[in-house]
Amino acid sequence: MGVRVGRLAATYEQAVAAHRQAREHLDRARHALAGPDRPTGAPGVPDVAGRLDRVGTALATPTPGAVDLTEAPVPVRVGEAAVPDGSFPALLPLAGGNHLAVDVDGRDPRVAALLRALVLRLLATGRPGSVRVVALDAGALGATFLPLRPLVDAGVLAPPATTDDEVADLLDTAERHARAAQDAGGTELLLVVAASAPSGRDLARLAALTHAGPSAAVCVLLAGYPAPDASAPPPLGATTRIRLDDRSAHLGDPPGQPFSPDGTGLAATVRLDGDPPANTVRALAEHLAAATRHHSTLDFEDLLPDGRWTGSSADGLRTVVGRTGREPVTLAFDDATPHWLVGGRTGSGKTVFLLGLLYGLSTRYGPDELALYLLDFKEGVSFTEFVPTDRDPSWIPHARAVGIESDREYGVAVLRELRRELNRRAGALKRHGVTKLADLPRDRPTPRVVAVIDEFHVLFAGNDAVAREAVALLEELARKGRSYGIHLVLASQSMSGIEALYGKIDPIFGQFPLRLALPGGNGVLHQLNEAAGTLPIGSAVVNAAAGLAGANTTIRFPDAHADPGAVARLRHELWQARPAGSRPPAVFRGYDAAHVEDDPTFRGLQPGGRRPLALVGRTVDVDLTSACFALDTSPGRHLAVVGTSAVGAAVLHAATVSVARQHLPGTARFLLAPLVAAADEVADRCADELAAAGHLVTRIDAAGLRDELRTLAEPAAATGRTFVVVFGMDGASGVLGLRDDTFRSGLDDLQVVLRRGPAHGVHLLGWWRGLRRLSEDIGGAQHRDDVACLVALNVPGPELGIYLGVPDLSYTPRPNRALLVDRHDQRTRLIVPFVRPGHELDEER
Ligand SMILES: Nc1ncnc2c1ncn2[C@@H]1O[C@H](COP(=O)(O)OP(=O)(O)OP(=O)(O)O)[C@@H](O)[C@H]1O
Repeated sequence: MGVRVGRLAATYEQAVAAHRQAREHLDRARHALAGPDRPTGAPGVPDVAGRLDRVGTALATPTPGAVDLTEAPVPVRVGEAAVPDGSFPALLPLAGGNHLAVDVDGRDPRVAALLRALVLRLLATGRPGSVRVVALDAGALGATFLPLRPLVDAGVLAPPATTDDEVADLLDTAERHARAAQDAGGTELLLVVAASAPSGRDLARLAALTHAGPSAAVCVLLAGYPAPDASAPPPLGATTRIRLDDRSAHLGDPPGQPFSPDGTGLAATVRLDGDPPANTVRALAEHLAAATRHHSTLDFEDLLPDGRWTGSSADGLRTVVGRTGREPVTLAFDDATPHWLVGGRTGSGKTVFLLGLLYGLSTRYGPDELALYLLDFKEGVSFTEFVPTDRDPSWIPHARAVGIESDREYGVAVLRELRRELNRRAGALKRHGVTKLADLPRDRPTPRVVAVIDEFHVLFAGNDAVAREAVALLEELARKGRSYGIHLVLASQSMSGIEALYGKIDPIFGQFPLRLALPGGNGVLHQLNEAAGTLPIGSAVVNAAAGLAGANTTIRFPDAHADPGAVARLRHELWQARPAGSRPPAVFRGYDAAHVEDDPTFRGLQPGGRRPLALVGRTVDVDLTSACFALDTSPGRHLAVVGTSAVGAAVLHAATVSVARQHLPGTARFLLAPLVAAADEVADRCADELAAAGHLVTRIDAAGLRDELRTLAEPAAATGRTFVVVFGMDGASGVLGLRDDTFRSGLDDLQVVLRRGPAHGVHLLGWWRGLRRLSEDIGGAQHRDDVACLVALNVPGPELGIYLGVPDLSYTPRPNRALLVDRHDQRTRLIVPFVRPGHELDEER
C-alpha cells in the first residue's frame, strides 16, 4: 500500500511538472512570436494571443487570417495534452522553416485526421492566397485527402500525387518553389503534406526540403517517418517529431524551443485532434476560393494610374509593370536604369508584357513628355494596335514610328533617326548652355523617347554592312541615350544570335542594368542565375543588377490580351485626348505592297518641272519616302530595272506614268516597246493610261526600236522630251546586235543615246531580265555609269555587287523588295517597289 501511494504521488508530481512545463512552453511561444520587448496588442505588433487562439480554434471560425507564414513559425494546435489536473492545447511550431514528422503513416485514421486538420489550420492562419498545398499519398491512393475535396475544387490543394512519376513531379515543383523563393524572396508558403513517406531518392529529396531554411518558404508534414524497416532514414532538419502508440501521441521537442531539457519531449500524452467537420472544410474552401481569386487576379487596369497624363518626365519615366505578392512593382527609365533588356522564349508573354508597359507609360505621361518608337521584327501583330487601321482609325498619340514585321534596313533607319534626335538634343543643350533636358525652354517640348525593339537579335543576323551599322548605332544610343532622354528596350527570345555583336556585348549591354526575364529568358540574366527557367506564363524576374543572382524579384503581370475591349477603350480615350494637330505615327508594315497611285509624291506631281522624276517605289525608311530618280540632262540619266520578277514591268509602268504626269500633253513623246510576253498586259495598260492623259504614244517592236535608236543617236533629231520605254530589253538584243551596211549595230546607237540622249531630253526606261544582258548592252561594266539609275529586283546580291563594283554589297533579294542604286549621287536604298493593284507577293517567288 505504502509503495502504491508513493508511486501515485510520484506520478502526480510528474504530471504537474509536465503541465507546468507545457504552460511555460506556451508562454515562450507567445513571447517569441511577439518579440521580447514588444507588448502584444501594440500598434504594428501582431496580436499573438489572438493569433494563437485563432490557430487553436480555426476549426470553429474558419476565417482566413493575415499571418505571413514564411517569416516566422506559428504555433499550431495538434491536439489536447492531458495532465492530471486538466488539459491544455498542445501547440507545435510550423512553417517559417519548421516542419513536422509523425512516425505512423496516414493509413492510421488518427494521422490522416491530424494531417487534414493541420492543412486546414495553416490555410486558415495564412493570408488568403499565400498558402498552396501539395500532397503525396501513394499509401492510400489519395484517399487520405478525400475529405478536403472542396479545397481541391477551390484551387488551394493540388490533387494528391499517388504514382512515382507524380511524386517526382511534385518534388520538382517543390524544389523549384524553394529555389525561386530563396532567389526572389517569395511570400507564398508551399505546404508539402506526405501521408506516407516516399521511398529512396524521393524521401531524400523531401528530407532535403526540411533543411532548406525559412527562406525556401516550404513546410513539410511527413507521416510514416521513419518507416519501421528503414535502417538509415535521411535526417530531417527543423522538424518536430510525433510518436504514436496505441492510445496516444507523444510530442518530441520542437527545434529551438524544446519542451524538455533532456530531449524527451513534452511530458504529457496528447490526444490528437480529430477531423475538421465537413461544413468547416466547405466554408473555408469557399472563403479561400473567393479570396484566392480576388488575390490572384491581376487586371490590365492594375497597371494604369487613376488620372491621365499627370506625370512629368523631368527625372525619368516610371510605370507599374506588375505585382510581387500584392505589392505593385514600379520600374523606371532614369539615370539608374536607362535601358532595359527583356528576354523570354517564344510564347512567354513578351508581347503582352510590352503592351502593358507601353499602355502604363502612355497613360501616365502625355505626348509632350513621352514619344514612342516601336519596332518589331517578327511576323505577328505586336504593335498593330498602336496604329490606325481600316477597322479602327485610332492610334496612340505618343507613337512616332511603328514598324511591324520590319526589315533590318528599316530597323537601321529608325536607329539613324534616333541618333539624329540625339544629336539634335545635344546641340540644343549646348546652344542653351544647360546640361539637363529639363532645363531646356519649354516652348518646344523635348519628350523622353522610349524605343522598343522586339526580336532585336534579327538586326544582327548576318555579318554584313547592315548588322555592322546596327551595332554601331545601338552602341552609341545605349552609351549616350541616358543623357539625352533616349531609352531603349531590347526584347528577344534568344540571346544566342547576338554573339555576332563582334565583341560589343559588354559595351552595349553594360548600359542595360535592368533585366527582365520572362519564362525561358535566362539569357538576359547572369549565367549562374537560372531564376527564369521555371517561371509560369504571366510572370517575370526583374533584376536591376544586370542579371546577377541575388538581385531577383519575381513579378506577375496581367494579360492585356484577356480583355481586348478594355484596351481598345483606353486607346480611344488616349486618341480622343490627343493634342490638336497630332499626326498619326509613321507606319511601316513589312507585308504591305506599294502602289504608285497611292504615293503622295506621285499625287503631287504636276507638269512643268525641270527634271522629271521617275518614281519606282517607297524607300524602306521611317517615313517611307518616295523612291525616285531625277532624270536630268547628265549623261547616263536612264533607268534600268533588272530581274526576272514580273514586278519589273510594274516598276517600269510606275516610272513611266510618273514622268508622264510631269508633262502637258504634246510636250513629251513616249515610245513604248513591249518586247516580252510577261509585260504585255502592263505595257498595254501603260499605253492606254498615257493615251488617256493625252500623250503621244507610239508602240514599237524590236525593229522599230532599232530604227528609233538610230534616229535618236543623231543629236539634232530629238525635239522635246522623248522617253523610250522598253519592256524586256533582252527581247531586242538579237536585233540590236545586228550591224547594218555601215557596220553600225543597234547597240552602238543605244550606247550613244545613253551617253548623249539626256542632254537632248532623251531618256531610256528599260526592264532587263538579266544583269549580264544589261552589262553587254551598255558596252561592259566599265560603262555602268551610262545607266546610272538602277532598280535591282531578284538579282543575287554577289552578282549585283560585282556589276556595281561594290564587293560587300548587302542585298538579299526577297519578295516585295528591291535595291535602288543611283550611281551619280551614290545612293543605295532598300525599297518596296511599286506593283500593280491585285499583285500577289507570292507571284514573285
Ligand atoms: N499575364 C498573363 N497571364 C496569362 N496569360 C498570358 C499572360 N501573358 C501572356 N499570356 C498568354 O501567353 C500567350 C503568349 O503571349 P505573347 O504573345 O505575349 O508571347 P510572346 O512571348 O510575345 O510570343 P511570341 O514571341 O511567340 O509572339 C498569349 O496567349 C497570352 O494571352
